[in-house]
Amino acid sequence: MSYLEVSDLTVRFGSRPPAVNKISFSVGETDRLGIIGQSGSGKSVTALAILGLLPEHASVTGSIRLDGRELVGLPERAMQDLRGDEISMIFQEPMTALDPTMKVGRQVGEVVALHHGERRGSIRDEVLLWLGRVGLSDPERIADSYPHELSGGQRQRALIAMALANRPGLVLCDEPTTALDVLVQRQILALLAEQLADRAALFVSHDLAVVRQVCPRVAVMLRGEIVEEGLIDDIIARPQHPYTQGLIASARLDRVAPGERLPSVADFYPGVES
Ligand SMILES: Nc1ncnc2c1ncn2[C@@H]1O[C@H](COP(=O)(O)OP(=O)(O)OP(=O)(O)O)[C@@H](O)[C@H]1O
Repeated sequence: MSYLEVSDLTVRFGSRPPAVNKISFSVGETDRLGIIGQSGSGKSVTALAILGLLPEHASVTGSIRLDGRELVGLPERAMQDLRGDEISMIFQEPMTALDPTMKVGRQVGEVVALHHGERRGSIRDEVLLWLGRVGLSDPERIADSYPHELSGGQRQRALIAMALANRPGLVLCDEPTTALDVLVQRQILALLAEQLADRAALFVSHDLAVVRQVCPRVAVMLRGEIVEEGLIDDIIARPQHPYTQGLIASARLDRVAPGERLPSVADFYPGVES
């Protein structure tokens, strides 16, 4: 059985067509699945459903199993525990995910403290260890800085340290490099590929070249449905669905560097809104 099993997941907001429509996928314990699709295709709603963070007026049906445990219908209290423990999230804009009034070391320390238990060594030592592990070369200085005193790339690294420090089984990444310049994006993607290798991860993006840097597999979403799923290199070589064919033709992945914006597919498929 996979670590994360999503079956027939459907999310509706009122009487509108489903934002997510009967999607199924699974992610193994050390597997990384990308979810790609244009704006509004349902990627973030899928991630929020797994985190149990959809607004109350959303109706969720189907099943989300994490390590065998059903999450759909789980009380908020139990979801809160899971979010601190089993699942963590890396967001697009670290400035909004970090508390601007608290030094970075203290923020990472709060996560470490939750799981420190009887481990040897001080929380501060473990914070510095994590900051070093995510490639921050002067962990002492970073720990004693406020978020606004760091660069965008340093902030995203600190956020990745926070997301990993509670040793979650599943990490959800929602466009984690979109706010960064291309060179820093590449460094952060290399870091994610390395740090996520020993756990389950779901990586949401509209950029196939970005997903390819981190994930061996990808699911392609269009209007709330998964239209194609498989090994990313196979899909690039032999896309089956017209939407994926358009995406790859327009991206020319052999020539586009990770992080470069892809042209709109609406030019190729006028029926598809962008
Ligand atoms: N809180 C909400 N209330 C009502 N509709 C919502 C809500 N959140 C999302 N939706 C709708 O669900 C659909 C899917 O949105 P979602 O945010 O998952 O798209 P996305 O693929 O992540 O897009 P983007 O790449 O722009 O983030 C959209 O039509 C959106 O308007």
